[in-house]
Amino acid sequence: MAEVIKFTSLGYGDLRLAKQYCSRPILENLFQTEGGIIIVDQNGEEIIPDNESYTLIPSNTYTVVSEKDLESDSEEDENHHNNRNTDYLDDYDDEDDSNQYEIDQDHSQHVHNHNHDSSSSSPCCGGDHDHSEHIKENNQFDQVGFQKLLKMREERIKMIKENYTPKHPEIFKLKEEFFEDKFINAVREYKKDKNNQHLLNVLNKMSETGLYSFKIFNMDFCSKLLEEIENFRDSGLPTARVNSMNNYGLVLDEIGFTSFFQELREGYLSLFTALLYPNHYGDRLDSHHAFIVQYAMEKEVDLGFHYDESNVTLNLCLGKQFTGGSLYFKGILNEPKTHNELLEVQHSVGTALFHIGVHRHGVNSLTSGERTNLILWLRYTSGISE
Ligand SMILES: O=C(O)CCC(=O)C(=O)O
Ligand SMILES: [Fe+2]
Repeated sequence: MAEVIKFTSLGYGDLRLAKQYCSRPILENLFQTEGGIIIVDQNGEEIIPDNESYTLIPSNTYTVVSEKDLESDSEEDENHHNNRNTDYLDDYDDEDDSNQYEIDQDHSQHVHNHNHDSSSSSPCCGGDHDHSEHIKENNQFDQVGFQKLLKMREERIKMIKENYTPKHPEIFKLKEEFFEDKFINAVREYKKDKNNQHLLNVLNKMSETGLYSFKIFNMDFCSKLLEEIENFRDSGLPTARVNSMNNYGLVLDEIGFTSFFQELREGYLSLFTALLYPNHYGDRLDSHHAFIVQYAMEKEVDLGFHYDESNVTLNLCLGKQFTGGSLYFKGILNEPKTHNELLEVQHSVGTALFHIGVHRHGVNSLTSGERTNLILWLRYTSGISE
């Protein structure tokens, strides 16, 4: 297994990368640092590369700074102590659409997770919409920052494409044999006679607030996907944070699953979402952000109370074995009369949930084992301008 180094940067998100890839040219490329890169350890000491490669310790976190950022910081400091870079990063965070929105203790308000150190570096979904629509036209710093994040993402994808050897190449293209029989038969019947009842028969309604469970993929597919994720982790190729709250996981769109999820959304999921969530754009979803979240005793054991940056979310438990780690749901964001809801769901392997993005939820502590879930944030973005 690769020895993985964790990098953090001011506003450009975190990155995990195997030691063997930690050379100056690769890091400069992945972080798109203009005018050279500076790596700083936990004590603020600069690490000087020896022959373009750095001596780094896997359990430590290193901060990435660009020469240019430092230069403009000191210029700004001279100019009335106004730190321009940080200002722009604040603005950028507002446009990042890979966020969850954390809800505070009394559950009455939401707070945008706005911490630079933990900001996501995944600018968007890998879906087929125009990413730039999220940018405020008249803010040049947003434009520059967003373009840089997109470039960073492109560089990760390129590096993965060139270096990754999939364990199960056959699962990167969606095939009907991956589905549970009941699911695919219902879809086939629905396509023949357009009778919604076929779709409803697959779903187990869990609340009046739009929570449903159902079986979608068979065990063979779930375990192959899990093995693929582990294989990718072992490769040590770059992984960015999946969103603003989960610390462990990977963006499936970055490792080659974009068309898989696009076909899944367009050909299958949209039939269900149009029926269940017409008031939440379920009938016109046009993009997605597909990622994996992982919990383990020595990593991360829970997830705070939040809502998602999605219209509709699909959450599929892939494994492996665990106790604890149940999901809880507590009402819809802008519907106070639903806030006394408390639904606890013990997710089981192979089961998927559908809920609307604004259905407030969190994950209780894992008590043993490892829990890996596939999360698909489904969105309608066309025609929505900032
Ligand atoms: O781990 C889970 O089941 C939920 C993850 C989640 O809510 C999220 O990533 O937005
Ligand atoms: Fe969530």
